[in-house]
Amino acid sequence: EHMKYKDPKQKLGVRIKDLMKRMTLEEKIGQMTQIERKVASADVMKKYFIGSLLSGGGSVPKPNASAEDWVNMVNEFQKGALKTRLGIPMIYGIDAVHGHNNVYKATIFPHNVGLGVTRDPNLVKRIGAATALEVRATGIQYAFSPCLAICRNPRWGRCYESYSEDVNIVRSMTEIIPGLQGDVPANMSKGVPFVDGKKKVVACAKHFVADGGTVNGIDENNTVIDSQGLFSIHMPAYYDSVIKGVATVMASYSSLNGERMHANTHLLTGFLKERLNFRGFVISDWEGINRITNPANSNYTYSVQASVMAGVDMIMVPENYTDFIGNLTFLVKNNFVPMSRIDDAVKRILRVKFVMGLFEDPMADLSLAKYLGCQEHRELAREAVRKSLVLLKNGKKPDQPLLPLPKKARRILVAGTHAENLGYQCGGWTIQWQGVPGNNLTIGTTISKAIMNTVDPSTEVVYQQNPVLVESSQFDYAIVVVGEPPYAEMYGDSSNLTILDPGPSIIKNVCGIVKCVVVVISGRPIVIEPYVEKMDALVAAWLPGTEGQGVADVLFGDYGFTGKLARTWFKRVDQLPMNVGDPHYDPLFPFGFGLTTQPT
Ligand SMILES: OC[C@@H]1[C@@H](O)[C@H](O)[C@@H](O)c2nc(CNc3ccccc3)cn21
Repeated sequence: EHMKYKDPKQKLGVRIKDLMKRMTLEEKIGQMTQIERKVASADVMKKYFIGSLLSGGGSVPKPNASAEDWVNMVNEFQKGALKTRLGIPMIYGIDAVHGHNNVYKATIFPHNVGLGVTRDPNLVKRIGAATALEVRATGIQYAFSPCLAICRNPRWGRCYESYSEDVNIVRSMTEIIPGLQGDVPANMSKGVPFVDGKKKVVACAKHFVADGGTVNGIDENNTVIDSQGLFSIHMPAYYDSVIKGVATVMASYSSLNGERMHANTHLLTGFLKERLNFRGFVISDWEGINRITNPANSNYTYSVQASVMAGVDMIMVPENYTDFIGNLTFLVKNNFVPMSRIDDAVKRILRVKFVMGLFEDPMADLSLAKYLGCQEHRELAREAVRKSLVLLKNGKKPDQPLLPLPKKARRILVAGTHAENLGYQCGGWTIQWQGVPGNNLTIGTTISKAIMNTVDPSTEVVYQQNPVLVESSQFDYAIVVVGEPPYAEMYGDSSNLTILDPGPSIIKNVCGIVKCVVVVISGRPIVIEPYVEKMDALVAAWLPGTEGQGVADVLFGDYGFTGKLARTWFKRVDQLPMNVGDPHYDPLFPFGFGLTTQPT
């Protein structure tokens, strides 16, 4: 008999209603279940009616997997899902948060901390579109991006995932959503998810809400804030995201005034779904429901009930899916969770899957593989690197600027722990969850290679990571690249924010003797004040990603410095938190600061 839900000519509401009335409780709960690829198989997809899969950070089909390896893996799982009675396709999610960063050879863009500096929403939209192409090249249809955190304390290990401490910069960067998903057609009603087919992906505004405002920047901790602060600082970017048709929102691990966001009915349902009219689905974070209780995992049945009742629609379990399914089934059968809540969650999930065309095109192919790491995307990333750099000092005297550096010199020194380290310049969430130090993780251009590519062929470039005895007569100038090692989430929480050793001594050994520019590779402002007077010049480069050429483009004057700080650069850590607009504001370099140079 004609199954209306399979007919793309039918209206969205008709397809959802027709499918819903056919579904059993088991099939409905399966749609609400997202599992990690490591515990999945075609059989598991079929047997448990699983609606979604994910790759956690670093979870790949095989080391240095090709686009074809990814497409084949995703398609195998999809075949399992399509073998179910109703043949509802699964959706596969991954953290593509600065390009398709888990994937070997993908273009790695600057992390958000650098993109906020560009103050260029159109650039960020283009990055979204490029990222969508590279994600679809691997058969994946869903990116857990953008992070809309307003990081208010650089002690937070995820501060580099935040575009800025300033809500207006973060609001402007929600332009990445139409980049990832496509532009919402003018006649679409506000709040309805919109994804424009096979070259676009489902996006995910995260982590709802106030993830960047926790006490002392402690990851997954408690944000203490009044309503005025919440709705003027941490919420506005979600308003913009819903207007721009974002298809999913991820709940935050953190608590708001002592209440876990994963159990916050007032904000997940009352505000996001009812007040803002968000019609996509809310997804939990990884074991986010387990952490509702203190200690975590101490009452999983309660975790399931509290999160689903609060308005979480899809649960990123992601491993013990039989526990999740069993508990939610028990809760529904015993009326602790009404079927109306299950139906609302499943309708939202189906709405996204219908709107994006997943029922019509559930299988991936290799037609987009050519976009993975393509030269055009690398040039876009290089442009983003250039615009993300901030010139904080240029010359010990105003009339003696050091930058732009002359390409033609007798002999120059390139030094520092971060000059020849692709993994350091990419940062966390790159190939592995915590990032990968060294130069074997993926394809890209280190800063030292970029320098060598740029200088005049007659210029001798000496690379010494940690030069011990430097003579001033040996070099015309030095470029010293130092900063932070890669980190992600709580592994990046820091109370001292120091430069990785032996960075400080490299600065002292080199800059005391040779004219030097120091380039800082970091996910946030770090302690630099004690060393500034020794330097002739200072550049904040954040986490530029694979296209290090962008750093050399500006150091040597092919392009001018244009970046302005999107974060306050403190003098001392004990001043924190200290953000633009605070009554006691005594920064080393204030929000909005940045020197400029002209292209030569
Ligand atoms: O990778 C999936 C999500 C990601 O989208 C979220 O932004 C992030 O909060 C996130 N964290 C994990 C894993 N977190 C974790 C923390 C401690 C131990 C084990 C896992 C997974 N994810």
